[in-house]
Amino acid sequence: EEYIIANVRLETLNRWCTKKRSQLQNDSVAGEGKRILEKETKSIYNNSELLFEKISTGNYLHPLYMLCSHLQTSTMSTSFTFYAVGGTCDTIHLYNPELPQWQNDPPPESRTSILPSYPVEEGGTVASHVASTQQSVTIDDITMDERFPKGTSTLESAAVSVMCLPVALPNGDLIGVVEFCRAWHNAEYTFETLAMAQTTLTWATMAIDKTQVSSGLEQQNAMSNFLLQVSRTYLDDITDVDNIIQHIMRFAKTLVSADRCALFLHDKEAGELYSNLFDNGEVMDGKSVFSKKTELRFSVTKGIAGASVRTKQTLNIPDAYSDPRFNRAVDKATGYTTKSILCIPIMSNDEVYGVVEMINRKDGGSFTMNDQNNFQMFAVFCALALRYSKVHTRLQKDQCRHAILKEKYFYHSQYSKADYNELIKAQKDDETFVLPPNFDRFHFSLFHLDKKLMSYFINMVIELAGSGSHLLPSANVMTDFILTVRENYRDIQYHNWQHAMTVTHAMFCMLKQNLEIFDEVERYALLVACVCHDLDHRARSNQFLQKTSHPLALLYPASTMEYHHISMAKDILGRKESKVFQNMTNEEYEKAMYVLKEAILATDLALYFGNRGQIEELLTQGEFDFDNQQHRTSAIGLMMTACDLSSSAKDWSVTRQNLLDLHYEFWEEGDQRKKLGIKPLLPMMDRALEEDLAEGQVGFYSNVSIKCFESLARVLPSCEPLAIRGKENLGHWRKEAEIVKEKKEEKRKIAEKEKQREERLKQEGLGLTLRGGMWVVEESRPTS
Ligand SMILES: Nc1nc2c(ncn2[C@@H]2O[C@@H]3COP(=O)(O)O[C@H]3[C@H]2O)c(=O)[nH]1
Repeated sequence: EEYIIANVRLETLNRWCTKKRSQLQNDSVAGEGKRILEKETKSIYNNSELLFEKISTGNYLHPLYMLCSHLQTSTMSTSFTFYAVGGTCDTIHLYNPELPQWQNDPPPESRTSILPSYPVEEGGTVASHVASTQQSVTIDDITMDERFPKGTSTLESAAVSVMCLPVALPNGDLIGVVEFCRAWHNAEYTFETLAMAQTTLTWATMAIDKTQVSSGLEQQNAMSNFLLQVSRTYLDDITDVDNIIQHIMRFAKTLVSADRCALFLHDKEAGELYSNLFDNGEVMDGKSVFSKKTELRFSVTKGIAGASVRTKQTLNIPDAYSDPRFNRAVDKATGYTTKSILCIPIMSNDEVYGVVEMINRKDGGSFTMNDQNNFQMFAVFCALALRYSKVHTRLQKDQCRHAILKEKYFYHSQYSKADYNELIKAQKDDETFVLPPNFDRFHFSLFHLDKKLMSYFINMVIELAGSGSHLLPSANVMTDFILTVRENYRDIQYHNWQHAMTVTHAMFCMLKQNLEIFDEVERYALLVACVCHDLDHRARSNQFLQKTSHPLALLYPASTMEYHHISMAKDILGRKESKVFQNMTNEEYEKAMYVLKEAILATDLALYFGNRGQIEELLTQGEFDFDNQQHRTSAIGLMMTACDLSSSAKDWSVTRQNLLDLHYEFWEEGDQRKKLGIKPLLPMMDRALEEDLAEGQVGFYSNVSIKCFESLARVLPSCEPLAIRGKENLGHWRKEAEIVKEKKEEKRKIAEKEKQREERLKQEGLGLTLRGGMWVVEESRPTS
């Protein structure tokens, strides 16, 4: 005492006394606090069920708020403020579920003052500083503390001592900040008080975390089941996309505890967003009902939705009214007040279809990271559904367009009534209807028979199917069919109606002599296949169509024209007026269509080489068997190629004329290839090489036609005449080629002579003469 009185200054002693008194007071505050805490704990226990239920639905802010309210009492604070962390963690905002404004939607203007948000930063307000550093602070006198020039930023003007703590989950994620204040006449916060508050909050956040993990698992489970159900029920039948999206949105809404939701679609051309599904809060049978408010349209430059479309980013907005991007017009139009927004762009292939917005988390807080992650998964499903719907709508429209075009097409390719009557009459008039003599010989020429060929077709069918066959349709149907087929051949030089009938005739000859091998259905189907095999040919090769990316080639990348012929044939056979297979049983029909398809496809010469190779191998090994379906189909393929090439086995004049017609088409394609720069320009397509035509034919006959005929004769010996006649014509081509060669040689010699003569004249012009095989100076002329 003596020492103190002698050595310590009065001011120091006064300071010590103040400190001592303050400590004593604090101790009693802490003791009182403990007693209150016990009471408060009981009250927490009583509310625990409700609190855990809230936590498990993701709403942990409310229980935390209540806990802080208890802590306010136990820490002898005059007030407290709770801040929730914004979804993107760069803002904190006031959270107070007890304010009357929180229960009833306040007018938008007043909301900013109720729910201000602050950027998370150091050196700003105390709370934003704590959010930024995640360290708690105690401040003896906030009015004097230079570290926090913006103070507490709450409405508590009497605050002097402040204790501010971060509220974080065990993984370190900050979820809130709490600020306790004591008025000027109270003592400062001690370390013990801070420790008690901190420990309580730590235990609380641990409990929240654990509860959330287990409820998260349940949620995941529910979500997986839901997604499975959506995929099963809806994606299988994608006709009602609105229903799928509504279903998805309803689930997502519950998942993130949103009060409302909306889907805005992106009108790329107009640069606008329009509401597709809008949630007015209407509920029917316990389910949210969404309406289509397409009149709600705004520019993509506006609103959180617009920002999300432009940036292709998810936006989690804790307080819409304090975000300058927020478009207040929608609230004005609907009378609803938006607080928090979770907005996700719906994208596929980097294209933004629109955005889904979840509006107002039901607890009044902002959407959490967990909500965001869950919601994002739904965005993928929405995108899938929208994409499917787009494709589906386009497909449906295209199908309608196709049906209309087909109808239009058949209307315009309608044959004349006179032709129809004439053909019907011909069928009754036996004389003109009868097949001419030698008709069943391969070399029979169909040149210049045109309309008569239709009668012949019907006659061939009757003859091969048998006149009383149950397969045959009425005369009307048969007449309509063959007239429609003829109308669907273009007026081109080679691949025309005449060619189709030449091929059909060759098939008739083959079948007539092999009635025991092919049954009624096959015979009928093969004649139909032949007459349809080049329907709507455009005088261009498959290669040309493929190289010019013709739509047909995009539709059928391989065997382009053949698939088109098949499709045309199916269209004609599908019309009720020309259903010539209508009397078949299902089994017979299936078989006829199979034969038809395989037969037409086999006329692609590119497939012939492989097919012939296979048959030759089977024949050589003695394994070829007509009872084997695969061998049978191959044989039919070979028959089709032989029929297609059968004009090489006609009388020479007919064969030659046919070939000129074919080359007329080849040269036209060659001209176009030259114009478009399509390579290679095949020699047979080059008009300039017309002279080499016969030589080309020698090659084609030797390597293709005759080999085909010979192989076929091994399978069906009655087809031998094709090979014989083909060889005869090969002889003619050889002769022509020989003549051309001789002419060429003659021409070459003449040209050589001409060249020499020109040379001579040139030298003579210089005053030189050829003497004894040497050029010498002509004596009579001056040498200069
Ligand atoms: N060079 C040549 N090609 C032929 C001859 N006969 C048919 N072709 C080709 O063989 C193809 C068979 O299928 P296409 O009728 O579509 O087109 C035919 C022609 O390209 C012929 O005598 N000479």
